[in-house]
Amino acid sequence: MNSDVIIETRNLTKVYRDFWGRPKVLALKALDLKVHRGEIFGLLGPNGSGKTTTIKLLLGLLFPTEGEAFLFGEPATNVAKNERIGYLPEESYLYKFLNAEETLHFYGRLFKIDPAERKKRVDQLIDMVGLSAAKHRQVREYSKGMQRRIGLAQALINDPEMILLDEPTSGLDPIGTSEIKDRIRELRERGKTIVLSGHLLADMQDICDRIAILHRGELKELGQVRDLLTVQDVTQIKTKDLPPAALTEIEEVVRRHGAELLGVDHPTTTLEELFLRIVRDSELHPGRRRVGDRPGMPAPPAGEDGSSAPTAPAAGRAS
Ligand SMILES: Nc1ncnc2c1ncn2[C@@H]1O[C@H](COP(=O)(O)OP(=O)(O)OP(=O)(O)O)[C@@H](O)[C@H]1O
Repeated sequence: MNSDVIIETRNLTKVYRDFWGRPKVLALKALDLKVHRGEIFGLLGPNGSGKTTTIKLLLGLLFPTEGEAFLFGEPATNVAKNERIGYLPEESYLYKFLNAEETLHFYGRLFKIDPAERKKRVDQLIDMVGLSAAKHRQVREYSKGMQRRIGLAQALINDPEMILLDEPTSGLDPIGTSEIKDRIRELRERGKTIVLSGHLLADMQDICDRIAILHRGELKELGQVRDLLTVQDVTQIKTKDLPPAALTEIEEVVRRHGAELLGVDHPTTTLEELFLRIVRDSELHPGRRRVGDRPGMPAPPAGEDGSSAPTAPAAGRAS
């Protein structure tokens, strides 16, 4: 097998059976998939489409009904290969009475990492997931977002080559989500292979290089995110400060060539970008921004904006 291929599944199929051994649910149907070294690969699909089943088959926690899966060229059923894998389950199973530091040392000991190296990794990981200030608090006191962060750190304690993350951003606010996405990109820069599962589409679109879409256990789409999202038969022309007369001429040219003009408008940012910009700006300059201020508008001089009137609409605010 090509050493660039980290995961390969062939005709991978899972049928869950009932107590009597009768087939109950066809959870995964003949999945053929390859994931390459250094890519961020997204497994997408609605609830019950087979994402977690696929991950469990890759980890060797379940046996396939038919077909096979290989990781690093070894059969998925060989659990020794799991030492090279980091896994963040959908629900993190954390010992509630340990603090962040103790949690990571516990998992580090399971991987038999020597004490000096373990201490170095624990300190680095706590810093990386932004839990330094809370590292001595028991995990039971953590918010959902903090639990997700310690779960990610735990998945990385063995410095894995491949990382499986089941819903890594669930329960995180947009700032936490954006930080976790940055961490995932950094892992890719370090040559790690990352498989994410989830249904938070905006996040998946943002970070995945390629995606697979599952529905009722069947692979329905597979490819580069950019290719899948490109609308091939629509052409966009972006300009800045275009005079109205030029626009009229462009419209004429488009019509002369027999093409249909679908629309002329201004681009919008995403809600995520807007949210992050507002929160970050508010942290840097408390009380400066007023509701309705538009991006790119100069900030009012200090003292005039008055945090006492936070909801005063700016002129021209869209209704
Ligand atoms: N242990 C089990 N026994 C029987 N059926 C199961 C079992 N685990 C999962 N299933 C069924 O298999 C199908 C796929 O489930 P799976 O958990 O893989 O989906 P998923 O895509 O991860 O869903 P979600 O987004 O809700 O986590 C579902 O119909 C589910 O009910």
